[in-house]
Amino acid sequence: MATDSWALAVDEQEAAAESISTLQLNEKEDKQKPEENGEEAVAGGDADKTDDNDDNEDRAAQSLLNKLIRSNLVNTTNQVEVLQRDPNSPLYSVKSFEELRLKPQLLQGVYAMGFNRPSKIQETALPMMLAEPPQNLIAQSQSGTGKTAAFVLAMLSHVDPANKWPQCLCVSPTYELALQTGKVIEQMGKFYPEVKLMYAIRGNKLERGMKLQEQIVIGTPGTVLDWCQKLRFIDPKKIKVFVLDEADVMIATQGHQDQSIRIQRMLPKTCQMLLFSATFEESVWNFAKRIVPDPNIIKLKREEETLDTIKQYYVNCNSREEKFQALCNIYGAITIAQAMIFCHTRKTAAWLAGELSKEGHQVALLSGEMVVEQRAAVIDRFRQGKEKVLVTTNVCARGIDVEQVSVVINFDLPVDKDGNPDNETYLHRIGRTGRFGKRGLAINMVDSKASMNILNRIQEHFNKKIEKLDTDDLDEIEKIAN
Ligand SMILES: Nc1ncnc2c1ncn2[C@@H]1O[C@H](COP(=O)(O)OP(=O)(O)OP(=O)(O)O)[C@@H](O)[C@H]1O
Repeated sequence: MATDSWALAVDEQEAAAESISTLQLNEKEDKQKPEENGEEAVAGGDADKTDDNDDNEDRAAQSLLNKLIRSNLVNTTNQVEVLQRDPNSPLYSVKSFEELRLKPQLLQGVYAMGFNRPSKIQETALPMMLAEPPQNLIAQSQSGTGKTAAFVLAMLSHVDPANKWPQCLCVSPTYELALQTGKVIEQMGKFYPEVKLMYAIRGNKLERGMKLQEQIVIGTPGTVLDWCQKLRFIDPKKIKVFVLDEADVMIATQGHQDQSIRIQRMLPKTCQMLLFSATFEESVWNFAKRIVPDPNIIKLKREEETLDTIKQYYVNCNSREEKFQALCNIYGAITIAQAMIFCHTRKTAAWLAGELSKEGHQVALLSGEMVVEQRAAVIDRFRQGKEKVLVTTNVCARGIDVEQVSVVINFDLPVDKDGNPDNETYLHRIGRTGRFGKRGLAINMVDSKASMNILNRIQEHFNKKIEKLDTDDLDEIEKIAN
């Protein structure tokens, strides 16, 4: 591909990204500075730093990215563990949506979304959430296992459309995440038009003195608190269901924890409290216990990744140019349907993407400067096969489901801040979840004594041999494809 067609490809990518971002964010709100309500910015940073630096600010962005690119439930064979149960809680789980005796309009909404049966977490969580009297719930399961759909169904089931005031309140950590959840409410409530939804997010300015008539309000903690307390658009005493979504992301942002607790304190004792989180570190636990009295607590173990079905190789080089040459030799010898290539810095990623496209490859570059919707658009195009190579840094790609990518290349080996091998990232980049995993190929580029040392330590850690590959020997390369 000549230089101008590379530029063209980038333009195309950006145009696609723009159209997605207008699609996602075409609500009436004007985008003000994210800090105004204490909400987190989703992307940014300067081009030269390693992506690992913006680790913290990226949590909300990753979560959003996950939602934007996911089209399916995450498969799991693990069972839901019930860690604590309210003695009044229903003891059964359901295998079908019919058993839940949902309103027909909601059942229709669920089926229209293509859900045939409840997901693992929904089997246990839904009977608890829909029970009478209402049950409180703390639920943890990895992203993509059906938590959002579950609490949306619970909110829609509990509202009384004849009452023209807010009855369900849902708080999300960021503006963008609130919009995403709002979309699920709109989709699932499609056949239940009497139920209305309002977004309590920055920029959504209402007239002073007005009272909301919408039955469901979704928003960020700062705005929701203002609307309940200062502006009194919502009467918190009339709230029947309170949902706190993405608790782990929520507490990572300063101020959100306090604001959420202040909202919760204004709600009646009878209000049902529901809290969801993808992870459950100590801080999330402590927060959850403050927000949710007498909870049922359920947990779904993550599907572990393994290297068992992966063939691992390394290539010995002396410079990044040699690594690039080795890569070209591999591409010359075997047919690679789709590959993901990881670099340590954005700069290397950009350089490599440029070089590969000069060689005629259709390359997508995922870069830290892109806003999250742009990243989602790039990944989406890659998934559709419009590009065959995705070059990225680790932070950008974290959370991306790479199951379909048969070849992963570590152009730079993953290391932590102190330069030690980052085994967890290595596993996450190339590993596959046990039963669902297809066979894969991983190629590691080594360019110094130090990186050879890292490779050896990774090998020892997993106790799995990483074979040497001579990329000057075409016959040898061909063998690895079989
Ligand atoms: N019972 C179901 N059957 C089929 N698909 C489902 C079901 N429940 C949810 N989904 C779909 O699975 C995907 C993940 O669901 P959902 O967003 O509810 O998960 P989540 O655990 O909330 O993840 P995240 O925290 O990333 O939002 C979505 O595309 C959703 O539409």
